[in-house]
Amino acid sequence: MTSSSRYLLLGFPESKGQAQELAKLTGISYADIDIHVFPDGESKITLPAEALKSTTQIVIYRSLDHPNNKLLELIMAAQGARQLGIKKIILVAPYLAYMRQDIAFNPGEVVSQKVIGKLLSESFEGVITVDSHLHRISKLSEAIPVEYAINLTATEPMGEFLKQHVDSPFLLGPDGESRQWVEAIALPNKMDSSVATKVRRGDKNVEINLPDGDYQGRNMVLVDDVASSGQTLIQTAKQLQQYQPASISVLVTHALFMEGSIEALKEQGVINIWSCNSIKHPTNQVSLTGLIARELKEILHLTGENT
Ligand SMILES: O=P(O)(O)OC[C@H]1O[C@@H](O)[C@H](O)[C@@H]1O
Repeated sequence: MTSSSRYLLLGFPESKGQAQELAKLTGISYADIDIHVFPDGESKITLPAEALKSTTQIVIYRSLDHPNNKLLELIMAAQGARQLGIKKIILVAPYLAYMRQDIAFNPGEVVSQKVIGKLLSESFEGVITVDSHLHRISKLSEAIPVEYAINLTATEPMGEFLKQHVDSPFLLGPDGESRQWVEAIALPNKMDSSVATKVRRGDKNVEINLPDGDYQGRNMVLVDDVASSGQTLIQTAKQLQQYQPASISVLVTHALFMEGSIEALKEQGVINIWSCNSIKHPTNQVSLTGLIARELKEILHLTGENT
């Protein structure tokens, strides 16, 4: 028996391709989780019962965009696996939801990061994610108290992608939080970079102030962890246009891109919109699967087969 055959990797229907690719790269066997949604909106989850008989340790792959539905189904799958005798469950969630509300900004606001972190820690021994929005805390384990709480960063594959696709890029982060990602790409690759400041006044109301810079004639790339309403990037591109750059592109880890945001970015002169494949989206260009596979193999102590 090889070390990886002791594990089974389970994927949900919407991300079967990515989960299968991860299984291939790690040498872990793959099996499907099926979902049937009843007319009243409840979900029936069916686990691969036969395949689960041969293991006590599993990996479940699911990104948590559309979090309310996906989280509940995920917890049901994990708890169902426990009932079938599974002892160790690692969650691979390249995009992890509910990490942004880490304090109560106003009295009575629920700190969702803590609630969801506790919920996940009750179902999983480990969580692997990418560029999680950790603002006032430095480690994922502070939000999700599990044995393995791993927050990878997409900056290395993003840097490689930019080197191949943009001539002498100038990276621009839209706010202070983005500095970590901008600098992690710019410094090792010797790219110019700068970081703007942002004031958020509402879900879709942000004000961006660009630092003075020599942006004219440059290939500007706006870099951020996530595009949700897209307003942060839209307003940044709008400010940037005044400097007459040669081009404006966008590169984010997580492509939520709510309705209308892609069109609005194009209206502000953005010519390329690129993202990593943490959330399936037409803008996906940078694969995170190799990065995640390396980490998964390390924490599961897998040897090198199929890699
Ligand atoms: O402006 P939208 O796209 O709605 O939200 C995404 C932004 O909000 C922040 O939390 C993220 O880091 C990103 O800068």
